[in-house]
Amino acid sequence: MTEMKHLRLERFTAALRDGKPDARTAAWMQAMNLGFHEEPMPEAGLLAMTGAFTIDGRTLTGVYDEHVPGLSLNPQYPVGTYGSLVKSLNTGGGNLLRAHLITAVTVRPSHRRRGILRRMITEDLALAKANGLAIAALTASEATIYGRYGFGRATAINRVQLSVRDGIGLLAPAAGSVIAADPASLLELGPRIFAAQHAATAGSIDHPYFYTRFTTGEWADEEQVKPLAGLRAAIHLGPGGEPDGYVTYVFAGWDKKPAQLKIKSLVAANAAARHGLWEYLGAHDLIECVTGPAPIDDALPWTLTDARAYEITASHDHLWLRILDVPAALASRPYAHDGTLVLRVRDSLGHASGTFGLRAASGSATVELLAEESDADIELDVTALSSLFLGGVPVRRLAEAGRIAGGSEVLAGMAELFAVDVLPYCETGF
Ligand SMILES: CC(=O)SCCNC(=O)CCNC(=O)[C@H](O)C(C)(C)COP(=O)(O)OP(=O)(O)OC[C@H]1O[C@@H](n2cnc3c(N)ncnc32)[C@H](O)[C@@H]1OP(=O)(O)O
Repeated sequence: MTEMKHLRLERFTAALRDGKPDARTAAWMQAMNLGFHEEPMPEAGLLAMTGAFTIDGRTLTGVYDEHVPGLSLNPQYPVGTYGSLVKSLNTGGGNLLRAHLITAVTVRPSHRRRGILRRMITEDLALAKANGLAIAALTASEATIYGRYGFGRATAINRVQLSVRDGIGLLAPAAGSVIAADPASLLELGPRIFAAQHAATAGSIDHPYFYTRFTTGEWADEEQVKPLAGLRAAIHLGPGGEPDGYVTYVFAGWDKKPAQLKIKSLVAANAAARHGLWEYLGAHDLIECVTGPAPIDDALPWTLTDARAYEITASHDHLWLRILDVPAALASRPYAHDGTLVLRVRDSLGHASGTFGLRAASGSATVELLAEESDADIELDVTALSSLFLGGVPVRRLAEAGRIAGGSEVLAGMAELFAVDVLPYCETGF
């Protein structure tokens, strides 16, 4: 517990008392929902969410103001909320790194811009580093908040609309078949298929528990722990009949023009399963388009007979990363080329500061902290290194943006070292 001016910070885990969420847990959840402009949560929802938080091993941080006037909203509600949990990040080549996920960050409007977020996040990042986590991750509500704490944009995501008036034509017909399914049948199957996608996708973050219920339609989303009416599902079967992909989706309603299906979740262990599921969605009569999330580096438009049927309607940053331990993080990803590099990293919070020698050979790297006065090939801030980490942005782009300093030959060598085949993609929101 930490004392701020009239403010008390508590860090705890969700707990039950007499079969119900205890008062502190329930108040924290209601405050978080308020912060995200959601409706108050009924008791059943609070209970379900407490279970999910316990399964995930979430740490909850609440900031409390005991001096709020009597008329104020329930004084037991924290004025600041913050959650964290540990899940794996695929750093490429199937390598998994434990990542410190940050979520549920809210500060009550009456208390904003007094340093409550700063206090919660700087303490939390220091604890994560002390607990041996090499990287922190979040998805941001606004792009202007987290750079100051060392986070850099690491993956982006598109929202696409596929015109399907005449179905979808594929240049390379997808192997396998698709069956309509009850979303409830995905309770155990869904996580198994997701595990295969997670293992195969650089940039993927393992699903927090709520996805299990989100996939079956029992929970509309993370904050709305109530059933989602009208959810449909389909499962892709590979050539041998094994399930290797699923999609959940809703019909947007007859009032919505053009008539459309909205993908809630599309998870596939391989490209054939993914394309087969899109093809299935496009085979619904009376439907004019299908909308959903898609990777930036998507193979789907390259297999469409009509590539213009695929329209990107929005594109934005998704996963933000923050390296806490440079040697451990950089050694966790694969390297397609051999080479050496000495990097000087600046970090206003100190966690990643230093001069580091990286030696990549035969696909992996060893990284060591060097003496401070060692000559460095390049200099950059931890935000830039965190953006480069998965290969989501080319070295050259960040150099052009004035975010990396180094000679052109060294930068070209660094670009080779950090290059990736396919841009990283994270479909998990948290
Ligand atoms: C991972 C997630 O959960 S993302 C969700 C984030 N939450 C939301 O968007 C909910 C609505 N917003 C909020 O609740 C609050 O505005 C928060 C949590 C974003 C910020 O909380 P505050 O306690 O006001 O932030 P705090 O006072 O600690 O500000 C710290 C710094 O961030 C800056 N900052 C805070 N919020 C913003 C913002 N939305 N945009 C730009 N800068 C911001 C402050 O100006 C300050 O800058 P400085 O240190 O350079 O002076």
